[in-house]
Amino acid sequence: MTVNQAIVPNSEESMELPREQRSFPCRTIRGEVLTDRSYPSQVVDVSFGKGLFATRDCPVGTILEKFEGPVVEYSELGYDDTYYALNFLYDGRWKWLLGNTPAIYANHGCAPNAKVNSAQEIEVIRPIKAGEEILFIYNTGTGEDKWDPMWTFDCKCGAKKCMGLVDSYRSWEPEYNDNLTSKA
Ligand SMILES: C[S@@+](CC[C@H](N)C(=O)[O-])C[C@H]1O[C@@H](n2cnc3c(N)ncnc32)[C@H](O)[C@@H]1O
Repeated sequence: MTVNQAIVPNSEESMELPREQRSFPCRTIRGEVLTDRSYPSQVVDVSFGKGLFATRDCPVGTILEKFEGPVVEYSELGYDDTYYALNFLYDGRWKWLLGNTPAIYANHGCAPNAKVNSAQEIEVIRPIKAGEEILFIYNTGTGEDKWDPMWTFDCKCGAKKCMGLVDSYRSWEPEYNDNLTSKA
């Protein structure tokens, strides 16, 4: 998962390999996700796995969850890790956070109601009602950012102008702000 941020892997070549050919040890920590949280959100099953949902009405600026866990280099990621890892700038260098909190279950939406801020928190960007799914956009970035093919998926967010296949970084479009999803 990526968040408005570029990827600077240690080994660009490794990104071209199909996932089954990657030799990195898998360090995924799924299954050990912390549940003792005080954030106004909860994990709920959706049609494509799990998602994160608001437990109360939340005004703009509310912190809904936070990515926490070991911070590693790209070269230390197993293929399974990449699915859930968050890349972010850490002391001026690109690092990967192997989340062990419910934040990892937040799905992508083409009409996001949240973003990941510089503290790796999921923050509300438009008012959210209790029971609404929390969605942030995975793939805003510049043409210089490198998209890992392992992140590609067919979006099922239900937005009026859903981008469909999420397979590359795209620049932020103003329509994302008023492109409300059918989920509520
Ligand atoms: C970090 S996981 C999010 C949690 C995931 N739903 C789960 O159950 O583990 C990211 C993956 O979730 C799926 N996903 C996230 N947003 C999606 C969307 N809008 N439509 C379809 N699949 C989505 C994709 O497979 C994506 O690679």
